[in-house]
Amino acid sequence: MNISIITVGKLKEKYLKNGINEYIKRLGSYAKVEIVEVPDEKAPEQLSEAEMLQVKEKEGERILAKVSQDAYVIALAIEGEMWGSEKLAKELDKLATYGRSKVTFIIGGSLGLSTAVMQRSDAALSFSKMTFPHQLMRLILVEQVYRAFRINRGEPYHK
Ligand SMILES: C[S@@+](CC[C@H](N)C(=O)[O-])C[C@H]1O[C@@H](n2cnc3c(N)ncnc32)[C@H](O)[C@@H]1O
Repeated sequence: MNISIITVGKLKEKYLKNGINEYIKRLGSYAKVEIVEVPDEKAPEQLSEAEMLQVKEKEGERILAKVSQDAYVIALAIEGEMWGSEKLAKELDKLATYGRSKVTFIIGGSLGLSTAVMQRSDAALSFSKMTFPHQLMRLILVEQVYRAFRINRGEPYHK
């Protein structure tokens, strides 16, 4: 399976980089994983609603330019559907069974994802009602994808 994770902005924190690289290395036995970073738009504190919409739309265009036509797209969104780890594992297994070998996860920028990105997505996945920083979200996501593959292979993984 080819997994792309499209994210907005550059990852700066070294501790997150190290954690993400570790999980990508571990995932190497199960899937090809790439992280695609698109540039973020400047979003100062005092933006109007219209300006915020513009930021999300611009970032959304950059994200959509990186999405393959045949990819199954899972957008990460606080208001999405809450899945357990087993459900994520089952969904990835189902996609592999039906020959959908390209799976793209999308993580939004500081203001979230545009309507166009949500419309292109096949599923919207929430990790809880809490808001996580988008850079930390990358680490949480790669760990859960790794866990999903371990579950699907029936391999031991601490609960
Ligand atoms: C800082 S959050 C954006 C917050 C923004 N106010 C919103 O409502 O989307 C940045 C990105 O991280 C991801 N994210 C943060 N918390 C999440 C959660 N609990 N579940 C799923 N995705 C989350 C989403 O992709 C989001 O667009």
